[in-house]
Amino acid sequence: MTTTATPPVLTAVGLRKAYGSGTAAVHAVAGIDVDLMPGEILAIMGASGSGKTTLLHLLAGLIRPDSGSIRLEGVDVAVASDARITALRRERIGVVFQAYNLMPTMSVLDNVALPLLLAGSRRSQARTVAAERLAAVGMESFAKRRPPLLSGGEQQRVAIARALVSNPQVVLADEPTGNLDRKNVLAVCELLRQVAAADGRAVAVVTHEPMVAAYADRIVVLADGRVSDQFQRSEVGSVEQLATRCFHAVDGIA
Ligand SMILES: Nc1ncnc2c1ncn2[C@@H]1O[C@H](COP(=O)(O)OP(=O)(O)OP(=O)(O)O)[C@@H](O)[C@H]1O
Repeated sequence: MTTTATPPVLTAVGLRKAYGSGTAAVHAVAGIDVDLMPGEILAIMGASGSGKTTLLHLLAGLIRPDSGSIRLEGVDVAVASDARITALRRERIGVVFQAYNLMPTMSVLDNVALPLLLAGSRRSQARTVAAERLAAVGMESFAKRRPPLLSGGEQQRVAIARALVSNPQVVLADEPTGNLDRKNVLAVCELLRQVAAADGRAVAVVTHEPMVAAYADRIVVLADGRVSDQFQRSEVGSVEQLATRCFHAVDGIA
């Protein structure tokens, strides 16, 4: 009898990225293997400067690694052409930034539709899909407003709708709850959980907050550009125990 293990959506092996060169080089990511499984939320934790954002940007194809591979749907993002990466980022990868990165002069609806318009969709079609995604994050009644008139939590929900507009297989979020109060943190976490559950999407979220990591299925802890610990959420009980384990992993390396 053969067993067919579910393949990861994304597999990164031997990732390295340094900023600068020679003795001044900062080895932000210094040899990391990580994969993202369908339907899973992976939390990336670690002290400030441990390489979390650099890792996320590598996975998103926003920066290139010095070495290593990142395979997504048969494409090695590490060495693919700029045009191929741009197409992958438009169609298969959704990125959510801490600062939302919404266009202040465009309506909420057009912000969400923008990736589809850039990919060549007709305006009416892009707006129809954008309206569906806004409804999925509970923001349909805000469609005509401009982003500066929304609260931080509302803007982040719009940013998540935009990241989902092209139905990506991978959603990568960098501190998506960084500017939010507790109520909105929980709302964004619930939303990320729905995102992962729908269509077997893989979600990776960089966070400092144990409360956010508690929503993940798996936690990877970075220290000095390497994985210092990784474990399933089910291995720890409370949020406090999770925080203790993450901080011990960091202390163990230091
Ligand atoms: N563009 C850059 N040029 C030079 N050094 C950089 C650059 N970006 C990041 N670094 C350095 O690389 C290391 C890792 O940075 P990174 O932002 O990935 O860490 P982080 O874990 O996300 O930190 P934080 O939690 O504070 O956001 C840090 O020492 C940082 O100073």
